[in-house]
Amino acid sequence: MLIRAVGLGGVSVNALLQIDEVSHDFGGPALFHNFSMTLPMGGQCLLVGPSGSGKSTLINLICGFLKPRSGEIRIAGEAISQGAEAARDAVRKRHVAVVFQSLRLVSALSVAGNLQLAARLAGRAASQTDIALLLDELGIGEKANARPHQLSQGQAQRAAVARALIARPSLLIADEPTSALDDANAARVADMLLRLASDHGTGLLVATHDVRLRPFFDKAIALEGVPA
Ligand SMILES: Nc1ncnc2c1ncn2[C@@H]1O[C@H](COP(=O)(O)OP(=O)(O)OP(=O)(O)O)[C@@H](O)[C@H]1O
Repeated sequence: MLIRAVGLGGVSVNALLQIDEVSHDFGGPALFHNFSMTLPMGGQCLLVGPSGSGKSTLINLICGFLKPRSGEIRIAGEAISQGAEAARDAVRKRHVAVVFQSLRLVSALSVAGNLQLAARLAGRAASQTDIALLLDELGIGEKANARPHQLSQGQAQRAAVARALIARPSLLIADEPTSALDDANAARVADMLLRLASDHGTGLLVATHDVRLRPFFDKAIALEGVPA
């Protein structure tokens, strides 16, 4: 079926992420003022800016953890910037998975257990075979029964990416995935995220201060933050 790329009342029908004139502050100067961006289904974008420029705040807005002062954010056509917390949580669970810089793997569970829990929380069925295939795809198949503390940093990061992808999100967000890595490993992680997102038909938003990632992305948005 051909999906029309025609706007209905300002909503782009085939946009994965649509941010329209969002303004936000924390009681001081505006961090975002009429900020807009669009990411098409399967699109990939780098969100780059120095510390304090608002990357985490924008992630929190896109995930519906925060409500903007004004403006609208839609994911796959569903508003996540308005409504009750439960409704915003439901939109996030349907569409978004985040790989946090701190990874946030559950230490009491094995790698496979972390994936199983993530799938269940997102309301998706994931069989042992689904989990094994995904871990193999990320090169950590033999670590399925390991606990997070038994993994190297790189393996733990791949486990966190697998945990995000098992929920089959339409949008994968990675927060500072390369900040502590040398050039070769930063390039490897960027390649991995771009390839996996593309293979899984998942949109990708990488938020970072790491300007080394700029050449890997066709589309980048620079955040400058408020002057100190
Ligand atoms: N809950 C909050 N209350 C008040 N101010 C906040 C809050 N969260 C963030 N800020 C402020 O908003 C600005 C942007 O912070 P944010 O964490 O979004 O930046 P960032 O680009 O992600 O930074 P970093 O790369 O250091 O994580 C900062 O000045 C920060 O102090």
